[in-house]
Order: sequence, then structure tokens, then C-alpha cells
Amino acid sequence: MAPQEVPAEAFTAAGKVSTLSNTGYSKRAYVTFLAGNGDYVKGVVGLAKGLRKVNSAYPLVVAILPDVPEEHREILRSQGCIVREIEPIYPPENQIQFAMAYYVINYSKLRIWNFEEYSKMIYLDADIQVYDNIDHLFDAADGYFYAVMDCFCEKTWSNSPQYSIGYCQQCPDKVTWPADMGSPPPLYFNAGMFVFEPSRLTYENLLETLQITPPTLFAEQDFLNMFFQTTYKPISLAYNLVLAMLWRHPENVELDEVKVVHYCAAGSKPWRYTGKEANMDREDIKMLVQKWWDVYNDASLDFKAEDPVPEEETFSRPSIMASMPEPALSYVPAPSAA
Ligand SMILES: O=c1ccn([C@@H]2O[C@H](COP(=O)(O)OP(=O)(O)O)[C@@H](O)[C@H]2O)c(=O)[nH]1
Ligand SMILES: OC[C@H]1O[C@H](O[C@@H]2[C@@H](O)[C@H](O)[C@@H](O)[C@H](O)[C@@H]2O)[C@H](O)[C@@H](O)[C@H]1O
Ligand SMILES: [Mn+2]
Repeated sequence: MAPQEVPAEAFTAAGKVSTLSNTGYSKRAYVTFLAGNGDYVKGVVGLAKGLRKVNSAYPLVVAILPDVPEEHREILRSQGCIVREIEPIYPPENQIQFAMAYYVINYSKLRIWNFEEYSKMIYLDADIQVYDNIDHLFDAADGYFYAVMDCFCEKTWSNSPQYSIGYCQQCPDKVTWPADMGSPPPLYFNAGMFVFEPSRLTYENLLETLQITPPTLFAEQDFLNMFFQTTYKPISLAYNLVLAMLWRHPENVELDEVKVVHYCAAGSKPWRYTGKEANMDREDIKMLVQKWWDVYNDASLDFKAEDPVPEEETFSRPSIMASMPEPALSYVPAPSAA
């Protein structure tokens, strides 16, 4: 276990915040994000079925942008998802060009901090699959932001200072950080999976801070790393295997112990996998893509009428909250990101 990781026992019963499963104000849920009318909806369906397969005790909330078509919303409801429409969020209008265009849509993820009827949530990208039960992560101590450390070695990082000197936090001793570049970057997480506590106050701080934070390469992932730098707790990569780790840092990966797989490497999205991109012809990649399809195609994992019905899609906030206006935000209808 890398020294910086939170020991597994941190998630044991000791210090459990609440024994109520999902009633009252200690509700818990998984949450993902869906934008556009493209095929990421398949990712969400796969995730909903994967969570059912591992007998998760908690529902899956899907935060959707207005451009998600009704047909896709219906598919998600029929799979037992709680569908919640959110408004897009863009960084300051005049600075969007500094983030890689593809990622700008991901700033809208920040809306999930406003789902305050939940006390704890686990965010999962739609290109993630859960192969072992991870409900115990909900018992992690409050007050921290839990996520898995990312890797800086893929080409997507080519415009970053880390990449330019061949530094990666996954092997910090390989290339020492040069003194003339200041102190080494703080531990940096992949924002495709994280454990967090929704809160109106945090939500407003996030949005206010965003308005004065120039966008950078990895858009909301960079922003979240800055915002949660002092409360970030690294957890084992078993909870978010960024696929590039298989060829960039195989010595850090114990594939048999991986619970969550993140299909973020170029060409690895199962629903559009061709096997033609770099590394996509690896046997482990082919196995993991097939594993995703096995869940997606398993009709026995479809939501059934006798399954516990997900909570209402809308909720009544205590009166004081209902009267609080949404913070003024400049946003434009999001382009379909699909
Ligand atoms: O057209 C899109 C692009 C992205 N996403 C959502 O935004 C997340 C982040 O994008 P992606 O996973 O492609 O980024 P990566 O992890 O590959 O960098 C996805 O998992 C989806 O949940 C989406 O719904 N539609
Ligand atoms: O908007 C920025 C995105 O940044 C992250 O993806 C990156 C990161 O994983 C790099 O390390 C990879 O090299 C790269 O391929 C991949 O796209 C998150 O997974 C995604 O949810 C989202 O936050
Ligand atoms: Mn992803």
C-alpha cells in the first residue's frame, strides 16, 4: 500500500457516521453525470446494472444536463436510476479556451454538491464499472474528500510541467522534482470517482471560487484538486483503476484486487471499443472490456418491479432552503458533448 493511502481499516464500522441506511437525513447514494444525446447513456446503464450485481444497498442518482433526450431519461428510470436534471456550469466565459474543450462540459459535475438531501455520496463517471461491493466507503470518516491518485504519463498530460520532466506521483523517486520548479505538486486525484458530502455551503463556495479560477488543462478535475487540496485523502487504486496504470505503472497494480475499473484510456470506452488505439490490443484490456459487456448484456441484472423503488426524483427542501435562490451564475446552454 502506498504510504499516502488511507488504510483500509479507516472504512471499518468504527466511527460509523450513521446506521440508518437511506431514510431521514443520512441518505446515501451513488451519483453519476450524463450529458448529451450520445452513447454515454450505455455507460450509465452498465453502471446501474453493475451496482445491482454487487448488491449495493444504495440507489444511483444520475445528474443529467438539459440536452439528454427523454428517451434516454426513460431508459435510466427503467433501470431504477433517480434522474435529476441540472443546469450546466461553465467557467468564466472569457477563459474557456485554457481547458481542453472536451472537458469543459465536466464543470457541470459540480452541481452534485447541491444534492443536500444526501449526507454522503460516491461519484462515479459513466465510463466506470463497479465489480465488487464498495458500500463500505460510505462509512469513511466525514470531513474528507476521498479519491484515487491519477497518473501523469499519458499524452493527455503532454502540456503539463510534470509530463515535460517525466515526473509522475505514481513513481515519485524515478524523476526527482527539480528545485528550480518549486515544490513538487501536491497529491493529485482522478476526478472520475470520489467520496464526498453534499453541502449547500460547499456548493456555493465551489461556484464562487470557480468564477475567479481560470480554467486549466483538466478543467473541473484540476479545480477540484485545488479546492479539496487540504482535505483530500488518497485511497487505494482498487477503487478507481485508471486503465493507463496497466502499462504505465504495472508494479502498482494488483488486478485481482481491483474493485472499480475506469475506462478512461483513449479507445477503451467499451461501447465504442475497436481495439485499434494504442494499448487497446492488450489481453487485460480485452478482458476488462468483455467484462463490462457481460454486465451490460446480462438481462438478469435489469431493474425489476419487485426491486426497491428509488426515492422520488424531486424532493421537498426544508422551507428555509427552498427559499434560498440559486447563486447567480453565468452559463450558456451546453453544446451536446456527445
Ligand atoms: O459526451 C459526454 C462526455 C462526458 N460525459 C460524462 O462526463 C464524464 C467524464 O468524461 P470522460 O469519462 O469521457 O472523461 P475521462 O474520464 O475519459 O477523461 C463521463 O464519464 C460521463 O459521465 C457525458 O455524459 N457525455
Ligand atoms: O474533465 C477532466 C477529466 O479528467 C479525468 O480524466 C483524465 C484523467 O484521468 C487523465 O489522467 C487521463 O490521462 C485522461 O485520459 C483522462 O481523460 C477524469 O477521469 C474525468 O472524469 C474528468 O474529470
Ligand atoms: Mn471517465
